[in-house]
Amino acid sequence: MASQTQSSALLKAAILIISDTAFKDPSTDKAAAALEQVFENEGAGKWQIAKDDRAAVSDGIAVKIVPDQKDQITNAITAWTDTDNFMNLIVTTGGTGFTPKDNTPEAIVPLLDRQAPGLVHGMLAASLEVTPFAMMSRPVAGVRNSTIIITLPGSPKGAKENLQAILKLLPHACMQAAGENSRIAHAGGTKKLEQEAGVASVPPHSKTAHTHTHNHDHSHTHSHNHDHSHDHSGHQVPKAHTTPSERPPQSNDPRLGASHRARQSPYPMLSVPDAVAKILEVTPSPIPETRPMSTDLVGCIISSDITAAEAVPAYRASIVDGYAVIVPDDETQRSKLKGTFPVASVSHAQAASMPPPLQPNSIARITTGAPLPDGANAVVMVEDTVISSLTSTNQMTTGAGTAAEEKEVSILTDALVPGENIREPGSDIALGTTIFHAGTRISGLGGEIGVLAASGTQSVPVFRRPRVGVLSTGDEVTDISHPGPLTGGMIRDSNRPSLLSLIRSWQLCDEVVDLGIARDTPYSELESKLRDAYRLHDLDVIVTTGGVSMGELDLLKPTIERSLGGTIHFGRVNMKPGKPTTFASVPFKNNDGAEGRTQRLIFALPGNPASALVTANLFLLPSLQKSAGVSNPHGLERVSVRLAGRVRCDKGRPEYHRCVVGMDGRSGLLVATSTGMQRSSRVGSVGGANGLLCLPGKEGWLEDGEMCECLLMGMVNGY
Ligand SMILES: Nc1nc2c(c(=O)[nH]1)N[C@H]1C(S)=C(S)[C@@H](COP(=O)(O)OP(=O)(O)OC[C@H]3O[C@@H](n4cnc5c(N)ncnc54)[C@H](O)[C@@H]3O)O[C@H]1N2
Ligand code: MOO
Ligand SMILES: [Mg+2]
Repeated sequence: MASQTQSSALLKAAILIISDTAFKDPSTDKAAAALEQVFENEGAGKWQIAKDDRAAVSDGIAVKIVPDQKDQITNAITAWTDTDNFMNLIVTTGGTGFTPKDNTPEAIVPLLDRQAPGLVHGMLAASLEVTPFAMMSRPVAGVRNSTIIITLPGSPKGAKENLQAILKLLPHACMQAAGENSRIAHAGGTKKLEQEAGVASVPPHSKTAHTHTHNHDHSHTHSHNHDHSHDHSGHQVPKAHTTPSERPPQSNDPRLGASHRARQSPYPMLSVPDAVAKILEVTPSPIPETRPMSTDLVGCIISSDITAAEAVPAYRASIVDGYAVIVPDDETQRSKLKGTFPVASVSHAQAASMPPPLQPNSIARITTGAPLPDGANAVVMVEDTVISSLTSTNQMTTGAGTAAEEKEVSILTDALVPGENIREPGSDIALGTTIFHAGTRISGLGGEIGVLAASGTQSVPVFRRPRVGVLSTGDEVTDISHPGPLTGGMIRDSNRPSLLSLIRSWQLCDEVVDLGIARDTPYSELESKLRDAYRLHDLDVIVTTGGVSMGELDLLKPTIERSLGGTIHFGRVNMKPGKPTTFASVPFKNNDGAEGRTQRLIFALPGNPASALVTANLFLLPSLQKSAGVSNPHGLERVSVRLAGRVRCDKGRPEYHRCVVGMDGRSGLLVATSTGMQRSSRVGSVGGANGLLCLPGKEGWLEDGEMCECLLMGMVNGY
């Protein structure tokens, strides 16, 4: 559980000086001192100030200088925001102008969870009173995790004036941003500061807080219209597409105690087919795009018919190694082919140019695939010839010594017809013919890539593949790289590597991103990890494991509903394993730059390893198939298998029983063997499994030798 470890009821501020000059020579910086003075004189009693140790992060105002470089700005900011010991406020100076190296806003904006245009407006309005040059600054402001970030201009005077303009409101804003994590808010320090700012205390993150903030803005600084526009375009916070009154969050409010938590899941229990239908309904339709031809296209679905850009072969080509000859058209003259002919030229397959035309009564040596000389109409195989004489002038040196070339060759056969051993242009692939229909999958077996390459296809119409991230959740969940031994309740994070590899094996995604582990901190870490995942990796789908059942640290549902403004489409499925599987969506906003993309999806899978893997196969797969353009997104292949050994059904829920499917050589039937004990937590029940027996939810057994429906997760054993 992250906690703010502040020792006093003062807020912590950091100053980031962004300047190549100051970075080289810190003595040139005057902005830090000017800002410190503002905090000291006008914010006394509210901000921690440490003059002695300017670099101290734990106490007082921390000051850091970085050059005008995005990555360095990002690193400095996140070191202050992505930590339990976070800053309440970060002000930056510099890099907000129009010169090419001014890139502070560009570095900061992607880091912000929520923008604060009101603060920007306040600063600009105040500066414009002083100088029209205020228009030359491009400030941004907002919240990352629990920290307010504000960009000030580089000039000490400008920076100072801007900070002064908004300083009074910042303590209140900072406390709202710190929310649950702020020790101050709990300690009652809130009241005093809020009274000074003229507002009343409200719980953070709640809908009431939201409304309240707006009331406050109305009465103090902003016009109604201005506020209104914030609601629709300024905020980057995704909102539910149902209004709270239409559909209030069903999930628990994690800030409330056990007595406020539901003791029965409020989510209706869907059947597996109904859950899949809902997923396919919400999953966005595939988006066609054109991509350069490359092996990166493996797994893509072709979005419109493709015709051959070039004929294959492009020229008349020999099918064998031998000699290009002129076979008389007149059958009665064919015997003339048997005889001795001068070798006029050589045509190699490697040749980039055409060989010279073949004159009557001569032959030309030719290799497999090489262009046929004009005039020739067949190729005789080298096996059907002997050398009659060698040339003395055409000698070449080989590693084995001096070898002579043939001057004359005798053809031993006359059983040859015009066109023999020749491939006509376009006889493999004719120019302009349809080589692939829309809906064809470019497999990793190489065939489709081969045809596209051979026919000179430069760009390929395919469906855009979704970008997916995988996030584990849970305080106990420990990365596989932890050297061990494990202590306390630690558990190895097996779900993340297992899901990453499963999803990659489907080849339905352009990117499968490892999002790491989010701790069970109410809202903030899970929320910020999810937001970062969307923003930094431009994801369409996030897959999480853990935290979806009834425990007090099962935070996925409340975070999705209450913090991300998402819609939970279902929160329970009648199946074993996988009952608490949760499926939600968060709409894309206009300013997300996601042309044609409508919904971001969240598959919140149960934490038990068998549950996670089974539900990914049952629910995530059809969704990814639909987004990637598979015309019939039906999930795993369904086959009929014979049971080798009896299996017990679950009397309550239909079960997806992990099994190994092989081929019985004698009967040709598929045969399934159970992987043993099926407890959802037993990772061994998925080891080696390539099938899921679909067992009905009923008392009793399916007997040895009975036929049963089975979903194939991979290839049948034996391959
Ligand atoms: N009162 C109830 N309790 C539970 C119910 C219920 O209906 N009422 N449902 C049970 C079922 S069914 C399942 S499945 C689990 C689902 O649990 P959660 O999704 O909430 O997952 P956690 O509580 O976070 O963890 C469960 C289990 O899985 C382990 N885990 C979590 N993440 C990983 C990982 N990345 N790698 C490996 N193992 C992981 C975790 O340590 C726990 O042991 O809830 C039942 N409870
Ligand atoms: O439904 Mo849970 O996945 O059985 O253990
Ligand atoms: Mg749980």
